[in-house]
Amino acid sequence: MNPDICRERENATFNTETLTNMLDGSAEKTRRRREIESLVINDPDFQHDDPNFMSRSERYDAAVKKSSQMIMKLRDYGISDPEEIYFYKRTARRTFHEAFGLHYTMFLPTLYSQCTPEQQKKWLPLAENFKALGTYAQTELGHGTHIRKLETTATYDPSTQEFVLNCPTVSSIKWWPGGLGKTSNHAIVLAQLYTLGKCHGLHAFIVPIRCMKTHQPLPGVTVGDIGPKFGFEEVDNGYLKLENVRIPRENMLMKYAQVEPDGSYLKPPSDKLTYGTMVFIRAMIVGESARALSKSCTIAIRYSAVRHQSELRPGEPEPQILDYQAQQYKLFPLLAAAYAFTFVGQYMSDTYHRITGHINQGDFSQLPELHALAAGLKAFTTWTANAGIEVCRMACGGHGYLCCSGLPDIYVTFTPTCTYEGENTVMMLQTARFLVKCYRQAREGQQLSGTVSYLNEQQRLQPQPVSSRPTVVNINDLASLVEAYKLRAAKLVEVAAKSLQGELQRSISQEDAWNNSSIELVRASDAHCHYVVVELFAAKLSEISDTAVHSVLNTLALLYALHGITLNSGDFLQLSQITQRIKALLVEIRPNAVALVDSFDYNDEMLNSVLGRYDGNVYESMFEWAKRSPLNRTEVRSFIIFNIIQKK
Ligand SMILES: CCCCCCCCCCCCCC(=O)SCCNC(=O)CCNC(=O)[C@H](O)C(C)(C)COP(=O)(O)OP(=O)(O)OC[C@H]1O[C@@H](n2cnc3c(N)ncnc32)[C@H](O)[C@@H]1OP(=O)(O)O
Ligand SMILES: Cc1cc2nc3c(=O)[nH]c(=O)nc-3n(C[C@H](O)[C@H](O)[C@H](O)COP(=O)(O)OP(=O)(O)OC[C@H]3O[C@@H](n4cnc5c(N)ncnc54)[C@H](O)[C@@H]3O)c2cc1C
Repeated sequence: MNPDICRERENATFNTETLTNMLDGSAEKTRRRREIESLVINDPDFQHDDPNFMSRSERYDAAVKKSSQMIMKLRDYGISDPEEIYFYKRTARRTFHEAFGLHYTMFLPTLYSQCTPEQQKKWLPLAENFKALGTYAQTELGHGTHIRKLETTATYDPSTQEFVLNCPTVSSIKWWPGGLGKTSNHAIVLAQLYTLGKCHGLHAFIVPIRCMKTHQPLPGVTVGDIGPKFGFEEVDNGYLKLENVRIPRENMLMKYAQVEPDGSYLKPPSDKLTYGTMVFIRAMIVGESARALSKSCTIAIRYSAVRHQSELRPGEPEPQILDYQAQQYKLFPLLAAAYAFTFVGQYMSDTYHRITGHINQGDFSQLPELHALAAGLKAFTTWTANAGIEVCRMACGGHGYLCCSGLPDIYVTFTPTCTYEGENTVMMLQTARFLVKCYRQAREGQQLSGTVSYLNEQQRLQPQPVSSRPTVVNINDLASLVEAYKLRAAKLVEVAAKSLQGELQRSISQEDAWNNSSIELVRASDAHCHYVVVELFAAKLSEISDTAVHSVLNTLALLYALHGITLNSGDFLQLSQITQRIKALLVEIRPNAVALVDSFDYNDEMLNSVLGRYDGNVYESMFEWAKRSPLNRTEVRSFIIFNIIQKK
């Protein structure tokens, strides 16, 4: 074990196992998680070479093989709890997505949430036994964001009681769905529904695309892989062109809207229920932001504890780079954000399941807030985590740029979360739409609830414009900082609403007023999400009984809140005092930095990083890894080429 990293662990002021148990929910949950992870770690079938040594086709083949092995093994172990399946898979997947990913994350959830009981009886056994292997085909070449303008059509033919599906233009070709290129034999296709000559907008249909026996594309189906991407090499994101493909009427997902045999249309209680799967994934992505950022911090902080470089005081040995204030200022606010997002991810998942429970009982009243919260927190946390992974990579110097550091793979796998499942700017504007509506309701004296109730508070406190009030904070008191974030959010929502109002008074259209206020609208959503994150971090602390753990997390929460103020100093005051306080907090966190990342409890296999190894023996393992590179399997390859050129 590297002596530096040993010393770091000896210096910690709290028990990492206590914090790990808290993150898992209990000591028993930690035990069970580790037990499941060890099933993968000790399984020779999963001890394979680094995908970075493979071609794209080899990576895809290996991913399909792994997906298949996981299915069989989970069955053999009798593991069926979704959370336990997730622990098993994320250990086997390491940093990468799996070939069957869309089947699990979108195809199955859509069947669960949008099929009638009769349809579930038919499709769930097929899908749960992987006979029907599916994807979620919504995005087209011409449209990803503006889904009301998607062009694929599903036209009802009452004479045969079938829908006829068509992609009428090049721009209507389905493009991007994961698992579409080679893997899936079915797709949930989002198409404009036409019946009795009328268009009823976007609805979901189960479309067979490949023969379940031969896996060949079915008649009228053109399907394939869209080619190499920035990452996601294991996933066959594909294209799909449908030409007069007929499916039975019963293949329209009819839990909310129906088409009768005669073609008459029965509309849903809300036309946004078709969008439900997207809300689910957005809510789950918040937890993925926490995991990607916490893995990156684990790698960068452990490496910074064993890397010695430069000279801090003349004549003294080279210090650990973790002792540089500049290195701490890069990494510790991200460590704080990783903990903050872990708690927000838990809150988002709980809130999603609570509200969808009400929706399943027919109460749709909280759907707008769920949509706004999932959209905003997905954008807020992925933008922060995305930038943070890059900071962690660069904080590791040249070795961070090596694939064996794990950081490039974490980055290229994580970064599309800022785009898919709702492009982040568009998501922030969706949240702003909800905030402006709530602001107006508060002005009219309506009582708000949930995460926007502060808009009432700010109205009651002082009727004069919120934006005129100074933000004075006690920079050592988290509750005071939460209030500052709340006031800032209220201010920026008011600024955005007033910008809209101003634009409208210039007698331009609602749409132009909206577009001309987009900067303020996005900033208002960002401030709202930032307040929600700080508020949830503070709320979590009140649940922690262990004083040592409470103390170290309180320090992180103060750092997160104060660092956020420096990033948005225009909205707050007292900058110089805050900088000094931040420096003091960095010093406070320093002895616990490694223990704090150890508490995330990532085993080396899942971390997949020679820099972030638990034992800190970086250089030895880097050299071993490099020697395994395919290019090193032969000595004279390039020399032969060089000689040929020389002889010409
Ligand atoms: C375990 C999980 C792991 C996680 C990792 C998985 C990796 C997976 C791998 C990768 C997988 C990637 C897979 C993929 O990428 S799948 C494809 C993902 N695509 C998208 O997300 C498309 C994004 N675009 C949209 O959602 C819509 O076009 C938007 C929303 C932009 C506008 O839409 P539209 O033009 O229709 O609406 P409007 O703006 O006129 O507003 C009208 C009203 O509608 C309300 N509204 C709007 N939307 C919703 C909603 N959803 N629920 C409830 N309500 C909603 C809205 O609040 C407003 O209400 P009001 O103000 O009028 O009251
Ligand atoms: C790795 C990956 C996996 C994917 N998997 C799937 C899948 O499985 N199934 C599926 O259906 N799709 C999938 N997608 C597609 C993804 O959902 C879309 O790319 C995403 O919805 C963004 O749409 P777009 O690509 O059309 O971008 P656009 O919407 O064209 O965005 C381009 C720019 O336009 C801006 N913009 C657009 N509209 C507005 C507006 N109203 N106001 C302000 N600015 C705006 C955006 O902010 C952005 O800066 C995947 C994408 C990726 C990268």
